[in-house]
Amino acid sequence: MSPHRTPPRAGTDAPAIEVRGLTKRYTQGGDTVKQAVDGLDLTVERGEIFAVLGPNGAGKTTTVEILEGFRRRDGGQVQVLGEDPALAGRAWRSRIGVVLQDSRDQAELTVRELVHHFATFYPAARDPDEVIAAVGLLEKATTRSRQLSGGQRRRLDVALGIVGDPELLFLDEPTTGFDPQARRSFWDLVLALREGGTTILLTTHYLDEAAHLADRAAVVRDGRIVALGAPADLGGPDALRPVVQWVSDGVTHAERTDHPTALVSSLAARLAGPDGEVPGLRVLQPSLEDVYLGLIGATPTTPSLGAGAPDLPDLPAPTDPSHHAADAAVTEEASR
Ligand SMILES: Nc1ncnc2c1ncn2[C@@H]1O[C@H](COP(=O)(O)OP(=O)(O)OP(=O)(O)O)[C@@H](O)[C@H]1O
Repeated sequence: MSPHRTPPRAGTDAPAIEVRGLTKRYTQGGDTVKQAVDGLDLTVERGEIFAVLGPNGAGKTTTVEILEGFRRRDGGQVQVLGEDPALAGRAWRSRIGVVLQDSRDQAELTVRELVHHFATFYPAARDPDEVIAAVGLLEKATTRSRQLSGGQRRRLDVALGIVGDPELLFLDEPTTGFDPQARRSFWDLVLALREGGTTILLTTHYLDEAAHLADRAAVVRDGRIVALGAPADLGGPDALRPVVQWVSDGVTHAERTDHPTALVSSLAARLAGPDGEVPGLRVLQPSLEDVYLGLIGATPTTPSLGAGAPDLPDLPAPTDPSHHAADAAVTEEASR
């Protein structure tokens, strides 16, 4: 896709999204059944791709739906493109694009009919046929939406999300169910949108997706951000350093080091048995996936490290759950 909008100059614009102390709880019969968002702070700069990572039920979709204006919050401040989504009107809505997790409406309309129809909702829409080409659906332009494959349907969702030429695009788990080739070309599309000046907030379960696309990523767990930064920096500067693990006197030891060869040599000199081996010796290279799994509490922060790994520094603790500014609890469904 050719560049469409002049990318904003860094530092000259207010952030696209600013969230402070966001809270949201789901209630039933007056009782809180789930504190879905629990004091979340977030800033997304204009022109960046920002990824929100986290396990099922972490609060990603709830947060994004609040930012999109589809769901009410209980507490906190939210500004999206300079307005509060809970109060913003049609003009604001025409400046954002939304690709929801799942959409199956208008099944009888063709791709071309749908994209042209959606274009009429916006004051300065893109050329619908250019958009269809950009998402790789030219050959399916006359196919009814219900006859598309899952990946093609997702591309149509993206076409509908971008035809209004949004300043800010929300992509909720956009590549779930894609084959590897479809994912790659979708990534190219997202990067092209960013080149054209669109700010993009995406939620994803895929760390490789965040690593490939995102300028910055936040890991959400239990409704709070537990790590924030460039994808490669998540977990702090030490997280990706190699770990040497060994067993001595029946106790497992582990040490992060920038010089694993030197450490292994010194262990060999001190601890090697008659067979020349250091008991339990392993040199582990944590992957981004390991770091992420550690942050969401799914596995130890270093691969294959069990309870006997006392020497490793902890990863950042979850942020202080100090924000509970909820006023009135509501039970609701997203009002789309
Ligand atoms: N309408 C609702 N009523 C009650 N609880 C809800 C409702 N919607 C979501 N929840 C709960 O709130 C929590 C956060 O859900 P949310 O959908 O925001 O998580 P998520 O991070 O997007 O998860 P996933 O990755 O599975 O999409 C979950 O425990 C979920 O069960």
